Amino acid sequence: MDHTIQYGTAAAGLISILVVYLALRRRRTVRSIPGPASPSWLFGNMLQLYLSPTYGNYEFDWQRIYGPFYRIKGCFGQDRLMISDPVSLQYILNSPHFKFGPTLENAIHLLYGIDSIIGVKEEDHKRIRAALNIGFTAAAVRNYIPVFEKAAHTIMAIASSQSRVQIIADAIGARLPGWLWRAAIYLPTATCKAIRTAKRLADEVGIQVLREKRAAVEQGLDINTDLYGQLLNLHRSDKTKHTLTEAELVAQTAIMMIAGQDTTANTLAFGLVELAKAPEFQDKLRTEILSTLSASGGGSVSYDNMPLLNAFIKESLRMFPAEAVTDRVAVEDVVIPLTDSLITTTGERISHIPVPKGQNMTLAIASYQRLESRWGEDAQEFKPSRWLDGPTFKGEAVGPYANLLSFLGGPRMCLGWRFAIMEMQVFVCELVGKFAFTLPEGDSTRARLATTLLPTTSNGQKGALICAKRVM
Ligand code: HEM
Repeated sequence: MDHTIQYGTAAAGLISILVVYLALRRRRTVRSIPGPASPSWLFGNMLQLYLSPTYGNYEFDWQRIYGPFYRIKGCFGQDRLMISDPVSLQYILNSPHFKFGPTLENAIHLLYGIDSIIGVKEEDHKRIRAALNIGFTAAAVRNYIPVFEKAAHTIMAIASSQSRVQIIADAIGARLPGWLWRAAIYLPTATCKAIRTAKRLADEVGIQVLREKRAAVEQGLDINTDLYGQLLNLHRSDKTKHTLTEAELVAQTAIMMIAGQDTTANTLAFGLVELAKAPEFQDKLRTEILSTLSASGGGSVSYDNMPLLNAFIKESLRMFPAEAVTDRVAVEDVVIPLTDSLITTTGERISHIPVPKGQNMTLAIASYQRLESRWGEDAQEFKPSRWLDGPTFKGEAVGPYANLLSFLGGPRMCLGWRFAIMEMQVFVCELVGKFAFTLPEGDSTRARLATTLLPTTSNGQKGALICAKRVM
């Protein structure tokens, strides 16, 4: 008996030593992954990553030097992994061992609410996503075309910001418990007030829309041609487990209003700037648009069968992904696979990276989309023709659309990606069909990272300056 206890104690001791050893080894491995020097303990490389004069000034160089998997420093000396390796990204996006990083998670809860699709987790996420999907299938999205066509004369942009204070506040906030964050929303500061107002308005809009839909159904009208009509599914007699309660539907209003606005508008703005720089391609695209529109005779337009239009949209999404980076954290010890092995600073060649629970990582979407090993030596150039000249990328496919990660991938990939593509197709046809675009002299648009990738003018204003001359 005594012996059994002694063996048991010795085994437990050995297991504890092994656990501590493995944990230390994981931390040591992360530290031994090569990466750029950190200019400051306080900010690490975060100012270079988030506040460089043009987005990617440092990041794209780091990728060239260290490859698609490297280490940078976050605020307060923290190690962060920067990942643009397609195999690693694919693994992380599809694995249950990762969740949103703390800053992103807190921001999602504040902006969209814990009951929104992006705020809920696991089974609730699956259920709400399956229900909302009704409004985002290829067939459902086709129904919205008339609405997009009516709205196509406006491009909206909403403001967002990134600053030194914001970066430090995020780093401190990431260490605070969630309940404190949720309580912070009631602080009497201008930002908290703006977020509270935005959320209240979104809920009011949601309730109002539902009221209108109900009234429309009572009058026997078809509500199937807009998003809420599709989602509410009121007119269907066969209500299923995929039907959301009205409260759940109202909770999705903020994300539906915000997620698809600046993302799509900014991608389009960047694309139009590139188009203004390429008059020959612009003319060819206009010819394709005008001939397709005239062939449709005012009926439905087959946007998917327009090679130049779709090459232009894919290239805009590749070069200017609205969410250029996103954060994840490992919820347990995990091993991340790589496409190609790397050599650590201690000279070891490794093909898998063991990372400890709690490890923060940045999924570098924009970097992935400029990886030369994936897209070719001209990966840094805006070149729609790459989508027309045979195979565009090398390696395993990722993402739901064109092997791009602009919409991310895995169970949390963008719900509205088809919606966004359709919206862009309709807007580009409307705009390029009617206007010729050139750039004003002396101005150059720069990409800056705010919450999303944002075009800014040469004097730092948000937006892009483009001259438009009516041609039709
Ligand atoms: C060019 C346009 C768009 C881009 C580049 C884009 C990109 C993204 C990305 C990268 C995510 C994942 C966020 C993360 O996990 O870190 C996401 C999620 C999401 N997007 Fe989009 N998006 C676009 C347009 C839209 C539109 C038009 C809608 C809806 C009308 C929409 C609705 C959503 C929703 C609901 C989620 C959360 C999905 C979930 O958590 O299951 N997006 N989007």
